[in-house]
This record gives sequence, C-alpha cells and structure tokens, in this order.
Amino acid sequence: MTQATQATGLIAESLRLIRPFWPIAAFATAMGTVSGLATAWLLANINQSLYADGGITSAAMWAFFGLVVLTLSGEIISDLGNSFIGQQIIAGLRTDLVGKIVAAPLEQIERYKEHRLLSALGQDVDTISSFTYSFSSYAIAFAVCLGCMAYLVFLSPLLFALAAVAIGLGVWITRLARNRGRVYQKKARAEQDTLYKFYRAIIEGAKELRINRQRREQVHGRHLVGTIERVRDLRFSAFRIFMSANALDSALYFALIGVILAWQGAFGVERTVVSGFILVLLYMRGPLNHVLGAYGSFVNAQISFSRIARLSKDFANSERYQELDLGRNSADEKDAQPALIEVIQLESLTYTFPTQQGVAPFTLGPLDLTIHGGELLFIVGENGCGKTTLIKLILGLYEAGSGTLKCNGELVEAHDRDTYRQHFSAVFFDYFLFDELALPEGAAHDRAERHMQALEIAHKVSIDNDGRFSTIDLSAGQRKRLALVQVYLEGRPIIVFDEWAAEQDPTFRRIFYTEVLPDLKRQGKTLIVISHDDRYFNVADRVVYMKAGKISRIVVNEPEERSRDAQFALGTASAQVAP
Ligand SMILES: Nc1ncnc2c1ncn2[C@@H]1O[C@H](COP(=O)(O)OP(=O)(O)OP(=O)(O)O)[C@@H](O)[C@H]1O
Repeated sequence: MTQATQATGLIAESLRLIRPFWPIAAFATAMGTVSGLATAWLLANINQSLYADGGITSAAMWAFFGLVVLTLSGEIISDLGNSFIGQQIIAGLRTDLVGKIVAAPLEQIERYKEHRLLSALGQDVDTISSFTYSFSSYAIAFAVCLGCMAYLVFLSPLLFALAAVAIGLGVWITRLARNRGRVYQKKARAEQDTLYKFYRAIIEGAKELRINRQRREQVHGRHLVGTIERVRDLRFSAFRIFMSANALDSALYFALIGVILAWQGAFGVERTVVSGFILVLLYMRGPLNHVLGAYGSFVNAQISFSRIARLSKDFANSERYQELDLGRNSADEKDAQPALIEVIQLESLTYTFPTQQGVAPFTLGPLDLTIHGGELLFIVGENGCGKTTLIKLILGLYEAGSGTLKCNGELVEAHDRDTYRQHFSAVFFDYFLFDELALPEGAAHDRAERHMQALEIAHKVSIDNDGRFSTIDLSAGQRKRLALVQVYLEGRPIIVFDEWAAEQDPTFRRIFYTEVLPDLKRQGKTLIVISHDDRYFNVADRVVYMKAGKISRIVVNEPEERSRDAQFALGTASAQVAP
C-alpha cells in the first residue's frame, strides 16, 4: 500500500466509523466551533473594552457574559459528544476485528501468532480510534484558526500577509518532520509486536525461566529489555523530530510577534490593532498547534490502519459463519444441526504448510481415506508424520491444497464448511478448556454431573445452573476429563480425540480405550482417535498407519478379536491389511 492510498484509506475508514454517529458528531463539532469562535470574539471584545474611551459599556459587559457562557457550554457539549463517539468507535473497531479473527481461516490464525493479534487488538485499535474521535477536535481547531485568520485579515491585511508566510513555513516544516518521523514510528510499531511476544514468554514460560538462569538472562535481559529499549529509542527519535519541528514552528511564531512589536510603526497600524492582532495570534497558537499536531497522530493511525487492513485481507474467508451473518434465518439454523453421517471420503487430498525461513515445508498426502459412520478408527504413526494435520483436514479446519473432501457423497465446499464442522466434537492435544459448557438448546446440564462422577472429577469441579465450571485450575489429565464431559453432552455424531489418553494415569488410560471408546461406539458415534498407545490399537475397527505425510497401511481388526481384547484390555489382535 502506498502512503497516499493509506492516507485515503485511513480517512475513508475514519469517516465510515463516524458515519453512524454523524448527527452527534456534527452537533459536537458545531458546538466546539461555536465555542472556539466565541473565545476569539471574547478576545476582540476584551481588546476593544480595554481601549474604549470612558470604560466598558453595559452592552459590552453583557456581551462578555454571553460569550463566556457560549464558550463554556460549547466546550462541554462538544467534549461530551466527542468522548461518547470515541467509545462507540473503539467498541465498533474491536467488534469488527474480533469478528474477523473468529471467522478467519485457522491457517491464518496459526501463522499470525497470538502476540501479533493481541497487539493489533490493543495498540492498533486504540491508535486508530483516538485519531478518529479526535477528528471533531481537529475540525474545531481548524475552524477556530480560520475564524481567527478572518479576524486578523479584518484587523490588518498587511500584518496578516506577514503572519501567513510564517504559518505557511510552519506547515511545511511539520510536513517534512512527519515524513522523517514516520520511519521511526513504523519501526517502533513493528518492535511492539516483538514486545508482546516476550510478554507472553515471561508469563507462559514462568516455570522454565525460574529454573534456568541462562534462559532468564536471554529472555529477560537480552530480548525483552533490549526490545523495550529499542521501542523507547525509536519512539524518542520520532518524538525528537516532531518536537524539533514544533519548536521551530513556535520560534517562527514568536519571531513574527517580535517583528510586529519591533516595527509596528513601520507597518502604519494603530496600537489597538497591533494589540488585538497579537492577542488573537497568541490565542490561535493553541488550535494551530493542535491542527499541526494532528500530523503526528495521523502518522501513527496510518501505520496502524495499514496493519489492520493487511490483517483483514489475510483473514478474508469464503466460509460462512451463521451467527456472524446479520441476515440469517431459521432455515439456516436448521442445517447447522448435526445429521446422520454415513461416510466421509478424502480423495487425493494434499496439504502443504507455507515455507518458513527457506526450509522445505511439510506436505501431507496425496492421500485417500474413507471413514464409515459408526466406526472406530485409529490414526497412528511417529511424531511429526502428519496425524494432527490429517484430522484438521478431516474436520475442515484446513483447506486442502488439492483433492476433495466429501461428506455423505457430497463435496464439502467453503461456504458449507462451518456447517459440516458442526457434526464433530474434538479434543485436540492442546485443547483449550473454556470455563463454561456450550451446549445445544435443551441439553441438560444435570447429565454433566453423572459424567463427572464417572470420570472421577466430581469431587474437584461442579457446574452451576448456567453451565459454568466452579474451577478449571486442574491437573492436565483432569482438564482433559472435563473436555470429555463436554464431548458427551454435545452429542455430536463424530468425535475426534488427539492423544486424549496421553496425560491419563494407567487406570484411566485403560478405561478410556476399553470402556469410554466402546461405549461411544455402541451409541453409534464415529470415532477418530490419534494414539501412540500401541497396546490398545486392537480396540479399533481399523488402524491407519502414517509415515512422512502419507498413509503407509491400513490394518483391519477382526471383530471377535476386538471384543475379546476389549474385555481383557490386553494382547495383540491378529490383524489384516485392508485391501
Ligand atoms: N503451523 C505449522 N506450520 C508449519 N509446519 C507445521 C505446522 N504445524 C505442523 N507442521 C509440520 O507438519 C508436520 C506434521 O505435524 P503434525 O502436528 O500433523 O504431526 P503429528 O503426526 O500429529 O505429530 P505428533 O505425534 O508429534 O503430535 C510436522 O513435521 C511439522 O513440521
């Protein structure tokens, strides 16, 4: 994006954000302008009264009070309006952005990394919002400057011509400073992302940092403090440039006042005109600085805007998320309900991760696999062979590079992928445990209690009437058991477990393979289980062996062997390779 496109985009975006509140924005701006102009008029009134023969008249006195009331009330109304709009804009931007994140393809979320998203949600939203809701104050300051300038022309066109040269020079200096300062601001904003990354590291890596002094020194001393110092230096460099420009502007301003004072005789204007002129010039300095200072926040807002625009582009998704669609209808609601799944077919499916730092990316497939409704399928293989990537493709979380995914013989396409996903419950290895249940309407929370007792966590956690867990501060194995409770209650037809049993004790591991899985299968569920527990592979109907991103073989277990083995939970079934 070029600078000019960014600038136009930022202004268009700011206007878009303000548009819903335009009556309030217009009223606040009008009141602010009235207040500013009333102040300028007040100054003229004071100046005239000071030099009036016979002292201040009662009319001038009334005008004075009237203008004071107008100035103050205009200012209060304008401030209230602007801060109301400001909060609305922040809320609007945040809502927009979280909507995009919720609907973004999983690949993009994984690629962007948490720290960059958090800094966009915090820093960039605040920067754009503060620029946008300052719009009105810039407009007010600009109007006040125009009003003051009109009064200056009225007082003395000659002196005004002189002032115009000084002000013009000031604007030019500020523009130069903006372009130079922008480079530092941009670098500082990029460093800010790194800062968030290390903030995360010191919170999530708290244990590791406490037991390893070298790592602590590396993360805290070198990376974190180093980044903090770089942000400080870059921001200060930008600030120095803006401040130098500001100081030059002020110097020009005072030089102008000095010239007028020193050569007032030579300009042939009366003393009352000179004092009025200087009074207004001094008053105008505040609004003028505000208008010129808008450049600084404009630069920052431009940087943040281009980052959010890039994020929005990368997060664009052709999938349809019903609850984010404003125009949804009940027919849409219906097709989100889990239906009977007879077969899922993967045909010549491939997926390739993006290249990272010149290293050849991992490619899954091409692979063919048919999953039948009601079967218990194990996916096994060495670390990094692609098991989790495969289930993300089966779940429709990743979009395949080539090949097709079919459900009940029908192609799963982008627009119905979200509906397709609603047929699944999944507990990933890095499962995120929410602190409340999210169940379809009518699902009974009281059943949760029964499941929690069976899974031996009822003595640790309870669920209130709103489905909220009393705590999720549990051991890794207990948290996975709570995840299983959610799976039971969701009642979806296909369940995916990614190494669920890895954190369980031997007793529970046995219970999972020999009781939980067969029980779910008896209920007609289709089960896809990633496992490294080879002593339980015989529990499956079929075992899919993977190697380096491909299916190396599929083993079918005999039903009678399975039931015998499930009963004793031991031994290796005689297996046969699928045709
Ligand atoms: N977000 C990612 N970006 C780039 N490459 C990735 C990403 N996630 C995984 N990979 C690569 O994909 C390969 C397969 O990863 P995957 O998580 O599917 O393996 P897995 O078989 O589930 O491993 P494990 O048994 O260790 O859980 C890995 O070798 C890894 O290099």
